[in-house]
Amino acid sequence: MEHTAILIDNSVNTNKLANGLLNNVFKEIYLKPHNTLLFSTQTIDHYIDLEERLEQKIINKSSAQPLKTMSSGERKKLLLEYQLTHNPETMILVNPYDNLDAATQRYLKDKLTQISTKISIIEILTRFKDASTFIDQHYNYIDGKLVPFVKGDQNKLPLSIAPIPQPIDKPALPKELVIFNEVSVSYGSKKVLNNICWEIKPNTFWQLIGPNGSGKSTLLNMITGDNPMGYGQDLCLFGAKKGSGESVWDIKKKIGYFSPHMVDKFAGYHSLEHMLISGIHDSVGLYTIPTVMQKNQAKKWLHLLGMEHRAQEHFRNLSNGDKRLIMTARAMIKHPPLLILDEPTVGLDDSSANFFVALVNAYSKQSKSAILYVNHRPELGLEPQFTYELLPSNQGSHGVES
Ligand SMILES: Nc1ncnc2c1ncn2[C@@H]1O[C@H](COP(=O)(O)OP(=O)(O)OP(=O)(O)O)[C@@H](O)[C@H]1O
Repeated sequence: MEHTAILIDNSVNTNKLANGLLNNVFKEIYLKPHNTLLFSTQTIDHYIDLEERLEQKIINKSSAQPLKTMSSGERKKLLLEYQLTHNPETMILVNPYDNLDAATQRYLKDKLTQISTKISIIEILTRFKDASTFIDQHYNYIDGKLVPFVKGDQNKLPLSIAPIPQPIDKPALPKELVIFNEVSVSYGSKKVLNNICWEIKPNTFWQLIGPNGSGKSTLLNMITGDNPMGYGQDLCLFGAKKGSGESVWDIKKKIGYFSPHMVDKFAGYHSLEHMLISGIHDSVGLYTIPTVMQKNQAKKWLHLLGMEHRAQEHFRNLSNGDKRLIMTARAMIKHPPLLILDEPTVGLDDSSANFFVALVNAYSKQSKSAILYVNHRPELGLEPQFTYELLPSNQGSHGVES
């Protein structure tokens, strides 16, 4: 049984690479397409789509809950269990550990080791440390070809980073940002959050952690206004009680938000300069002519990201990793009272993740924004001041501060 890891950078289209493997375009790897299964978020999205369009439950037949509402870890476990019932000869796994908590990562690692005696495994990975120990051959995928793997220095943070550009307008910071007071949430009989008491004060750097399904997204969505569970609860956002007449727009104006999922939502016909300036206006595109000061501001951020020569390039032409950096800078550009980074390094390769961590650390020191960083993967070198951990139980998760 042969097992292969293919290390890729952010620019690689993983669908294309997986299709190439399934069509046997690489002389280094031969597989039988009919006996091969693809384990990836695209596969999960396909099943979500089938369930929504055709009301067809496939991987979650045993559950009453729609796949779409399940947490990322819950979905991945179901997919793996479903695929293993089909006895594949080969499995291609694309970044299998992304979005998984430590326990589920261990479960998956053990499971892969166990099935590797019977199934040939091909791992497509952006992070070197995710490669399974049983892998026989490592490749890099460069310019459409598989080449022998060269190990770089995966753990090296950039030595220095240019100063964080300060905002054009420096509005007074609200005295209070987010206060949860005895907040509990259930979906039907399922208790998710139990008695959450948590305050995020201005100019603090928090990381929010907790196992898959512990309620991190539920908590975040109550802050961003995307979850109606926030109403009727003792939750104060930016000094106003939730449900006291504030609009979602009022709240969103005070929040900068980045999650890798956002990148796909932007068609990307805007230039990088306009993408960044739109972050000052909280708009998707740019509907007014930017001022000289705003253009200057965008230029400084592009310099920080090493993209100053690309100001007029279209967002859609960037690699995935560069798109994420631009979207992050767009969330940071006006130094909002609260910056939310939701599993921001998912899918980034080692060197981009290192740059990202250095950027967030620098921003936390040079900005008055409070940062809420949600992650499963302890990101080497990240320097949050506080951690809020959700610990699940039958009564829902309670929170512990440290
Ligand atoms: N609309 C819904 N109906 C039923 N259950 C739901 C709904 N939305 C979320 N849940 C459940 O609530 C729990 C918490 O989900 P949530 O997405 O907040 O967890 P999470 O900590 O963000 O998970 P992950 O780290 O895997 O993304 C999960 O068990 C999920 O299945």
